[in-house]
Amino acid sequence: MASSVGFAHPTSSLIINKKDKSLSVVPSTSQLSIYKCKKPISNNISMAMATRQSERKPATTGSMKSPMTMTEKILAKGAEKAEVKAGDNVWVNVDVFMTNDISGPGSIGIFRKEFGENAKVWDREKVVVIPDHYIFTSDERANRNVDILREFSLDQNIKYFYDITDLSNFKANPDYKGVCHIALAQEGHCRPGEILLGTDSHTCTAGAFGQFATGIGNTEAGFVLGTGALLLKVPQTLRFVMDGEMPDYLLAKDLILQIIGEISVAGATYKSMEFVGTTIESLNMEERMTLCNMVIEAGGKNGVVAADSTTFKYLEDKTSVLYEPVYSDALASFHSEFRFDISKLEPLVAKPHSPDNRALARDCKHIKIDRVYIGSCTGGKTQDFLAAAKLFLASGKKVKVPTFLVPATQKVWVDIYTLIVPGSGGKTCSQIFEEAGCDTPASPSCAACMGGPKDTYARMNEAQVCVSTTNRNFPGRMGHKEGQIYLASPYTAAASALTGYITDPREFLH
Ligand SMILES: CC(C)[C@H](C(=O)O)[C@@H](O)C(=O)O
Repeated sequence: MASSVGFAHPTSSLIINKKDKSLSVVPSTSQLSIYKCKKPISNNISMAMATRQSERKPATTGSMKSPMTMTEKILAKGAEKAEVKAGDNVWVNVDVFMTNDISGPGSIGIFRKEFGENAKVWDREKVVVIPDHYIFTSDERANRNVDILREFSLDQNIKYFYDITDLSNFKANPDYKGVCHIALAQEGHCRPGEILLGTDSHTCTAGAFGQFATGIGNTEAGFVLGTGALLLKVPQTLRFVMDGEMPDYLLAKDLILQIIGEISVAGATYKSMEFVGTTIESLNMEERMTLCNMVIEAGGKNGVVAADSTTFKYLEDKTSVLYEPVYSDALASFHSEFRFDISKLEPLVAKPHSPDNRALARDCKHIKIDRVYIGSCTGGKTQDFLAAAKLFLASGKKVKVPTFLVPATQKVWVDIYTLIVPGSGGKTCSQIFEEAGCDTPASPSCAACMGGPKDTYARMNEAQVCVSTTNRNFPGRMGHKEGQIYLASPYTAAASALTGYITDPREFLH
C-alpha cells in the first residue's frame, strides 16, 4: 500500500511504498506520467522527507542557529529551509539547468519517456541548451545529436538555445557560443548563491561564482527538466586555504594540479571543495573557473569560491537577475582543511594517465613531446591565450612541434584577434601566435579535449605525446588509446611547444 507524505515541491507529490520502500514522484501536471525510482530508498531519506513539511521555515541567508558552510547555505536556500547540515538529503529547486550535445539527447529521451511525449519543461527560461562537444564534424551521429537539441529547443520554446546551423563558418552563427561552461559564464547564467545543474561533470566550473554547480546524470536531468527539483545529499566541505603572492610563472592550473596531486583523484569524493585565502582572492574570474573546473578530477561534488568585488564586476554587464551571495560562517564545520603557501609552488604537470599523477615540470624536461594543445573549458579561455601569448612573446622563438589553439567560445576567438597583449607594442594574441608558428586558432568548441569523431580538429589519431591545457589525461581521452597526455598550464604548454620537451615556463618568463 502506498502512502503519500509531505513533499513540498509545488508541482509534484511523493509516494513512498511502505513495503519495498521504493519512491515514486507524481508530478501534478496532468500530462506527466509517474516517475519511478527503482532503487529502494533508505530510512534516513524517507524520514527526512516525511518530516519535511512540518520543518519548513522561511529561507534566510542571514545569521543561522547553526553555522553553515557556503555550500550548505546555498542548498538550504534551494531547499527553502533555514538550515541544513552535511549528510542531509534535501529536495532543492534548481535555478538553472544546462545540457549539451553529448548528454542532452539522452536526458531529453528520459524526460519524454517519464513525463510524456507532449510534456513541457518546468521552466523554459531556466533551461540552457549549448551544443559544444562534437560540432565541426561530418559524423552523422554527432550531427544528429545537435539536431535533437534543436528540435527539442524549438518544440519547448527554450529561451537560451545557442544553436549552430552553418558548420562551414562558425561566425555565420551569431547564436552559437562554444564550450558550455565558459558560455554559461559569459552569457550571465552563473550567479552567486544559485543552484546550477548540468549534464556534464565540469558544470562544477561555475562554483567560481560562489554558487552550487554540479554535474548530474541523464536520469536526474530528465527529472529536473520535468520538475525543476532534485533530491541532493548535502556534501561535507573540504577547505583549501591558499595564501601567498602567486609567482608570475604560475597559473590556476598549477594550483589545482597541486591540490589533486595532494589528495588524489578520489580525495574529495562527494565533497564540496571550498577555496579561500589571499591567493584565491587575487585570481580573476577565469582563473577561479579553471580552479573549480577540475574539482571533479578529485571526485568533488562541487567547488566554490566566495563571491567578491571581482565577481560582481565580472557580472555587471552580464546579468540583470538579482542574486544573493552567501558566505561560509566563521564557525562552520569543515571536514578538513588543507593549507598551501603558493609563493613556494613551482610549475606542475599531471603525467599520463591520471590528473593526480603530479610532477614538477622541471623534472620532466627529458620527455620529448609531439604536439601541444591549448583549449577547452579548463585552458581555452581568454586569459589562457593571453598567458600563452605572453610566453611566446617573451621568448621571441618559434614552436618546434605542432601547436593547436582552440578558443572555448566565439567571444574568446574575438578576444584572440582583438585584445592587445600587454607589453607587446600593440600586438594581438593572434599575431603573436602566427609569428611563433602556431596553427591558426580553430573554430570554438570542445574539439579534441574529449577525442571525438575521427575528423575532429587536433584529435590524436596516432600514439603521440601531447602537452595539453585540458582537464583529463585518461587513456584514449584525446583520441588514441596509446596517446600520452601531460596536463599543464598555458605557460607550461607554450614553453614546451618552444622546445619540443616538457619545459618549465621559467626558462622563458623573466
Ligand atoms: C561526458 C562528457 C560530457 C564529459 C563529462 O561530463 O565528464 C565532459 O565534461 C567532458 O569532459 O568533456
